[in-house]
Amino acid sequence: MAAARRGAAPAVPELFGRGGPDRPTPSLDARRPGRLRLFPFRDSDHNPALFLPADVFWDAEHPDQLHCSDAAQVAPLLAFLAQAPTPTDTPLPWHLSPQPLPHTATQPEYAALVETGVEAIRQGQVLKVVSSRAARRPLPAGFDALRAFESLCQRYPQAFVSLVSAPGAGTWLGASPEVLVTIDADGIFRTMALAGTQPLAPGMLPQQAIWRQKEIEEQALVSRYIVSCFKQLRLREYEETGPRTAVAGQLLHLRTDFAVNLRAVPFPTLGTDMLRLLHPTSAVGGMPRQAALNFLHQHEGYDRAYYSGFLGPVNLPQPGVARLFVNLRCLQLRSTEAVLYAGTGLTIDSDPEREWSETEMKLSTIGAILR
Ligand SMILES: C=C(O[C@H]1C=CC=C(C(=O)O)[C@@H]1O)C(=O)O
Repeated sequence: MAAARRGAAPAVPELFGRGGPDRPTPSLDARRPGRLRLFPFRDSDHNPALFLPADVFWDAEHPDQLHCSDAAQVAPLLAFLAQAPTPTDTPLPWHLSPQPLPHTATQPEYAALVETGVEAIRQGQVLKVVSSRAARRPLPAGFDALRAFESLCQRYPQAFVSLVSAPGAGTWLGASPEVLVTIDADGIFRTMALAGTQPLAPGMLPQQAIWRQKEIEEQALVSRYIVSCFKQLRLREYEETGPRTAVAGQLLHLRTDFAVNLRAVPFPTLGTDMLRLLHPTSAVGGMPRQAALNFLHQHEGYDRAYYSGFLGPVNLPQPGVARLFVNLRCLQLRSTEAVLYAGTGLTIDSDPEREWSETEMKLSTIGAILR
């Protein structure tokens, strides 16, 4: 799946709901025009929530159709595309974030963060916390964001591959394995509990994976949080499938899927309600949610920006349809380098060296396109 938006069109902040005097809260509203949503881990002046108008929309499932917010533009655009020269070797320009580069933790610094997290769990401040770090990598000569996007689509056909470039936010490229909230054209709401990681060894079948108690517990906490959200909304009619092993590039995760038929339950705003309860999920923040977020704010030592936020199209290709994914396995493009992001769920049994290796494995999912 792909959500790509490039070019100079300005980002239009559209405040559907408000989290404070001036802060938007995430919301799905079928009456609004089609948008690509880019929501940060923490909404702030540095990393505002963006709603990018879908002024040109193309769906790979209907390759012969092109939608334009201005219908008069469809014919000239199709004519332009028909005559457009084949791609040249000139790299395409992209928007750069005005924010300073984030601090990139060394292995000893990350080990110290993991140890602090484990101690917080031991002391009962949190049950689980997801620590993360950023890493800088040089861009190869002639790097082209659009070609990298295409290469990610081929490499990770199961992932939600995205390329978003917008003034203020910069340019983000990713291949996420994690659904936050989707609602399809048949009114089926879905979300998932994704956690626990191990490498997919050569020749190994995913169904042969054996999971340690640590990963089973880590993922069960995420599942339990989702069930608690349904309970909070007093919704009982959900289907739960799993946990089972899921493949994400060269990695395996444990995944439980949840589905609700919105046409069979009296919960017209379930998508928005769940979005607000879920983000940031316990797969990227921790549990209890607020205590884990406070821990990260105090100890993580860098600004996650749009990493572990969420993104995807809303009300596209039709009103009421939404596909929002957690922004994982992603990088931010700068002029000559990329900033890559990865995190690991900590439990009381976490080992700093293992958690560092896990972030290295996760960084190589997106890092593969820089080689
Ligand atoms: C936080 C990330 O992954 C989450 C999703 C799946 C597995 C995870 C884990 O095993 O820790 C994380 O919770 C990341 O990729 O940066």
